[in-house]
Amino acid sequence: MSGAGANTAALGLSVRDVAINYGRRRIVDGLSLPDLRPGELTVLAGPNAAGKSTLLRAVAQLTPYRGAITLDGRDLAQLPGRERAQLVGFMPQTLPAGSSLIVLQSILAALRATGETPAAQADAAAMAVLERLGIAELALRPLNQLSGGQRQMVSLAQAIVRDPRLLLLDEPTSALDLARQVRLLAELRRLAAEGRVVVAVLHDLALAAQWADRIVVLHGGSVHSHGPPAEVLTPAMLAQVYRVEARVERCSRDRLVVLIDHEMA
Ligand SMILES: Nc1ncnc2c1ncn2[C@@H]1O[C@H](COP(=O)(O)OP(=O)(O)OP(=O)(O)O)[C@@H](O)[C@H]1O
Repeated sequence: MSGAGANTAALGLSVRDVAINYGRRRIVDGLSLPDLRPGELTVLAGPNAAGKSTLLRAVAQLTPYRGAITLDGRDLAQLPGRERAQLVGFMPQTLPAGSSLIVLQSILAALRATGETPAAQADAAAMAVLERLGIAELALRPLNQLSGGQRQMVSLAQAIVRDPRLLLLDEPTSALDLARQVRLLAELRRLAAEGRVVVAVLHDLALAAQWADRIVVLHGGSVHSHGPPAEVLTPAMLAQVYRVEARVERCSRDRLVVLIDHEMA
């Protein structure tokens, strides 16, 4: 399908019938996601080892898979590397220990994955993204001297500097303090509102309840449930998927809170 003739029904990310193996072990089996539209922040939730990172890595074309993963109707597996690097931003779960590169150089290196940009323009783009994330003061610091949370913010800068259409983030708040968690999630909402498809793996269901347009719960390599937070976060889901007895209650400002009473026997 040509860009000009693209059916608006195909806009966004489509994941259909995806299977992923590590060796002979099937990790994800015949998984299809609801279509994920530009403008929405989707949270991928689920217990440890459910396959969240594996699925995200497959969407980013970092892990082989069977099935169809398309963005705006285009098969991501068939796109030339540079075009894919332009379209897809990926923030990994594990933060590299840090090289001796300074932060600005690392952002410029991420920018170069899509081709050469004139130096002044590249510097301006890299600084603009650091300023957008409120970390411009880190520009000249070596990566290996940053705290875990600072590195996580720099990792987000690397993922968004190419202005991707699809942004994939694996536990992007895991090293952040409370204020920066909120800053990052508000930023993800803004990035989505600008017309991107944004998918983030989160373990913190309170954050997911507050910020996600939609939650997709993975369990045992397939989708257990999906929908707006209030529909997905139920005591029944928490019992089936996480094996905990829990209450989901509304507190002030109509916020959902998940109260875990205990692990099920
Ligand atoms: N490189 C690998 N080789 C073999 N098995 C792997 C590899 N990476 C992950 N796995 C296995 O695949 C399964 C899914 O792992 P994955 O990292 O996708 O889970 P997850 O839902 O992201 O978990 P967590 O919440 O703990 O990060 C696990 O059983 C894991 O042990």
